[in-house]
Amino acid sequence: MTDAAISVRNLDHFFGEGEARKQALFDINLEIRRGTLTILMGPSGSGKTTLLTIMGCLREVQAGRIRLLDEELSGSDETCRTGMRRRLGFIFQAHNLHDSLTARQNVMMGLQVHGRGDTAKQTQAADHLLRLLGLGERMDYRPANLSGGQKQRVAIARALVSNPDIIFADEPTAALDKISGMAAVRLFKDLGRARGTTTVMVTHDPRILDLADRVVTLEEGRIVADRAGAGELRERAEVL
Ligand SMILES: Nc1ncnc2c1ncn2[C@@H]1O[C@H](COP(=O)(O)OP(=O)(O)OP(=O)(O)O)[C@@H](O)[C@H]1O
Repeated sequence: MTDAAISVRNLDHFFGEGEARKQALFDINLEIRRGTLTILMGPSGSGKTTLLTIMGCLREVQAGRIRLLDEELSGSDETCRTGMRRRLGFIFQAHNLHDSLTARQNVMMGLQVHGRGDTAKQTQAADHLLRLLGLGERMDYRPANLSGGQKQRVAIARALVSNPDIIFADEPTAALDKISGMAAVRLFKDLGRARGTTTVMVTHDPRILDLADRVVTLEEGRIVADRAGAGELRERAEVL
């Protein structure tokens, strides 16, 4: 097992055909260590979501190579579809909760799709995470009766409940106020430490930079900056 959860080599990506063909990513090289929290930043249209979805097996690798958890993805859609996706968790801006299910049932879905545990264990795991995310009083509410921020936190709990090896999150705190946004990211970070979960997060939220181990900035499809975040710097200082 290597130390890298994600390794991206010479990745290019194109959208469209013929005259409309447009390059969205140019020669991306990136190595992300296990158990770390990496933030992707950059202006709108710089390629953050495209890169996140390719790394998350949601888009095909057209040119270049990606290794995820020591498995080669390039030219291997089958690897993505089967085993690999079960080891990944996703949180998107559009939280995609089931309207007919309560918050608790939505989170339990995150386990049921993997067929993990009996109902009692699933309920326990869902309740635990919902409480950690400040939704202890809302577990039996349906999405229609939750605020945007509360729905987003249910989606976060659903992604975390199956203990994924890697979490890909696209603006997971956009709908949250400062306190709950920071609490959610701290939870990602604590999980990373405790379980070795790797998190890659697209965000425009400057407050979160403080918690990141690493901040990668994209512009016009290229990595223009790649630096240690405040989290990593603090840890290094503690070791010294
Ligand atoms: N499905 C698509 N078809 C055609 N072009 C696309 C598609 N998705 C993205 N693009 C283009 O690829 C480029 C990168 O888009 P992407 O969504 O990855 O940027 P982003 O940095 O995530 O932006 P935002 O912060 O606005 O979400 C943009 O020029 C965008 O217009």
